[in-house]
Amino acid sequence: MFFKIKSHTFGFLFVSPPFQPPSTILLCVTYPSSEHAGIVLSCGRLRLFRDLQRERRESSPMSLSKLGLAGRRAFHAAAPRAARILCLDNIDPVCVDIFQERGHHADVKNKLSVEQLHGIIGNYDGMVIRSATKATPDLLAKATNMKVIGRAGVGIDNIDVAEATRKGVLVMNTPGGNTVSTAQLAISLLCSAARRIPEADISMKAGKWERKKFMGQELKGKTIAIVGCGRIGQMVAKWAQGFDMEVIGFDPALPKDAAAELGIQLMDLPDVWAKADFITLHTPLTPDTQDLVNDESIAQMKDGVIIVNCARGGIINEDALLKALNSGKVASAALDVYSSEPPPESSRELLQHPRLVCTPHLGASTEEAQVNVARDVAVQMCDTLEGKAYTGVVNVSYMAVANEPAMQPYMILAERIGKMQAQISSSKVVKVGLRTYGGKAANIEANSARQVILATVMKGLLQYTKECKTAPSLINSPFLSKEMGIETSIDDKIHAVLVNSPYTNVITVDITLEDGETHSISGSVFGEEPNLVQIDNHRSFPAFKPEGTIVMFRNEDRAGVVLQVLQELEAAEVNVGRLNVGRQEGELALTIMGIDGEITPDVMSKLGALSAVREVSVANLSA
Ligand SMILES: NC(=O)C1=CN([C@@H]2O[C@H](COP(=O)(O)OP(=O)(O)OC[C@H]3O[C@@H](n4cnc5c(N)ncnc54)[C@H](O)[C@@H]3O)[C@@H](O)[C@H]2O)C=CC1
Ligand SMILES: O=C(O)C(=O)COP(=O)(O)O
Repeated sequence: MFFKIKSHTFGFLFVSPPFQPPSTILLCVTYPSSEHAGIVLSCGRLRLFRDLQRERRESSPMSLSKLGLAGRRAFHAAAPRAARILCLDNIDPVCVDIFQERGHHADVKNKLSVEQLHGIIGNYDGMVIRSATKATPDLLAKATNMKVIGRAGVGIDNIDVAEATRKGVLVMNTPGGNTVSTAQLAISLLCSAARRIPEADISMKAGKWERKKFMGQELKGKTIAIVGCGRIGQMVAKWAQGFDMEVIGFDPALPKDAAAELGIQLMDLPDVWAKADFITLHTPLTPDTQDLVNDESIAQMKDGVIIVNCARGGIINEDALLKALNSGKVASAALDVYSSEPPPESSRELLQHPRLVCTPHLGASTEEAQVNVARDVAVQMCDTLEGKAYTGVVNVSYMAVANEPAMQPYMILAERIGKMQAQISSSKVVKVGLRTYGGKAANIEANSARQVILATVMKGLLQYTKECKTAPSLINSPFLSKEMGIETSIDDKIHAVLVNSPYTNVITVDITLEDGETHSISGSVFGEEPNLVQIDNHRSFPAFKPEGTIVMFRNEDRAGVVLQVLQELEAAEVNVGRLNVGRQEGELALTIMGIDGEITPDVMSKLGALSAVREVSVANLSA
C-alpha cells in the first residue's frame, strides 16, 4: 500500500485513500479549485484505483477531534457552555448553588402562571421541576432550546415523555433521594389509619374524650400487600417486617427469588387482593396501573381492608373508593396523592370522609429528601449538559454508550451511511436493518452499541427523508422512525459478501424501499477512520471515505466511459477530488467519486443521459 509519496516539488504527499501499487500507475497533481476543474484529464489515461480496500489499517493519522465527535455533537454542540436553567416548584436552594458552582446560570421562579411559563421557557436549556409543573406538549412546543428536563423526584407522569423525546429533549429523574421519606409517610399513614389517629385528634380538638369510638387494630400478624416492590415498596416491606407483619407483593419486574430474599412473597394480583389485610401502592402511574384499584378489584378484597396510596392519584379510582368507604368494605384509606392536584371541589365528599386520612402530596416533603433530590438533579443535569454522564435519563437508554470516545468513529460512519442510503434511494425507505460485526476499542456487537449505531444511522437517514418534519437527533431518531412507520431491526449475520473479509469491524445498513427494492452499504473503521467497504453485492469494492459530496453510478466497464463522465463534470466546472472504481467480472462497474462543492440537477441529468452509465446518484455527506 502507498500511504505517502515523496515528491521533489511538494515534499511528502499523503495518498488518500491508501493506494495499492498496481503494475502501472500514473501520478498527477491537480488543484482543488473549479478554475482547474477536470485538470486530471489533461494527464491522459487515468489508471483507476481498484481493489484497495481489503487491507486492515491498525493505525491512522486521523484524530477524533478532526473527525468531530458525532455523539457529542448530536446533543452537546448546540448546548452553550454555560447553560440557562429554569428552577420551578420550590426546589431546594442547593440546586441553584450547584448549577452556579458548575458555571451555569439558574433562575428560580416559583410563582409563574402557565402563560408566564410559556412566555419564558424558550430561553432555557434545562428545566428543573417537581410534581406541580406539567410538561405538556404546549409547553414543550415553546421550549425551543430545551435539552434536558430534570425531575427532582421519581414520578414523571407530569411530563409528556413521548413528546419530549420527539423534540430531542432528555428527561431524567432522581430516584432514591426521597425513598426513605416516602416510605416513612406510607408507614405513618398505615399506622394512622389502623389506629384512627386523625379522627381521634379531631375529636380531642373539638373538646371530646371518646375512648370507645376509636378502637383500632394491631399490625402484628396481619398481611400487608405491597403493590410495586421498587425502592419505596421494598423499604416499606422491610419496616412492615419490623412490625411482625406478613409481607406479600406484586411486581412484574421483581424476580421471585429476589423478592424471597427481601421477605416478600410474590403472588398474582387476584391473590394479593384476596389475602391482604392492608394494601399499600408503590407503582408509577402508567396505563397498566391507572384505576388498578377499582370496583372490581375492591370486590375481591377482604371486608375491612385498609388501603394506603402514597404513589400516584389515578392508581385508585376515587369514586370506587368512596363507595367502598361508605359501604364499609374498605375500613379506611389513607391518601397522599390524588387524580387531580389540588383536588377539585367535587372530591370534597371523599376528602371529608371520617375514615379517610389525607395529606397534600407530602411523601417527599422532608428537609432531607428535598436536599437529596435537588442536589442529585443539579449534578445529573450539569453532567449531562457537559457531556460527562447520563445518570437518571429515562427516555434514552444509550446516551452513555454514545458518549464513549471509542464509539465516535462508528457513529460518524453510521450517520454518513444513513445519509447516503436516504439520498441514493429512489423512493421512501420503509425498512432499515443493521448488522454489526467485531470492533476492538468499542465492542460494536454489544446490544447498547447496536442501539446507538442504529439511532445514528436513522439520524442521518431521516435528515434526508422529506416526510420527516422534525429535526432528527440521536435522542429522537428511534422515536421518529417508529412514528413514520419505518421498521428497524438488528441482525447478527455479517453481509454475505463480507464473510471471510479481513475487516476487524463492519457496520452494514440494509434498506428496503417502498417499491420493494433493497440496498446495502457497509463500512468499517480503520484505526479511527471511517470507510465505506461494500455497496450492495458488488465484489472488490474499493474502500472510500464517506465525506463531502459523492457521486456514484454504475457504468459499462470499458475504456472511455468514466472519461465521458469526467468530461461532463469538467464542462460544468465540477472538480473531482477522489475517484474509485469497483469492478466485477462480466458486470457493470461501480464508480464512486468525491467532488468539490455541489452538483446541479442539470449536470446529474446529463450524466444520467450517458448511454453507458446507469443509476447516477449524489449524496451530501458533509458533517
Ligand atoms: N407521594 C410522594 O410524594 C411520592 C410518590 N412517589 C411515587 O412512588 C412511585 C414509586 O417510587 P419508587 O419506589 O422510587 O420507584 P421504583 O421505580 O423504584 O419502583 C416502582 C416499582 O413499581 C413496579 N411496577 C411498575 N408497574 C407495575 C405494575 N403494573 N404492577 C406492579 N408493580 C409495578 C416497578 O417494577 C418498580 O419495581 C413513583 O413512581 C412515584 O409515583 C415517589 C416519591 C414520592
Ligand atoms: O418524587 C415523586 O414522585 C413525588 O411524588 C414527589 O413529589 P414532589 O416532588 O414532592 O412534588
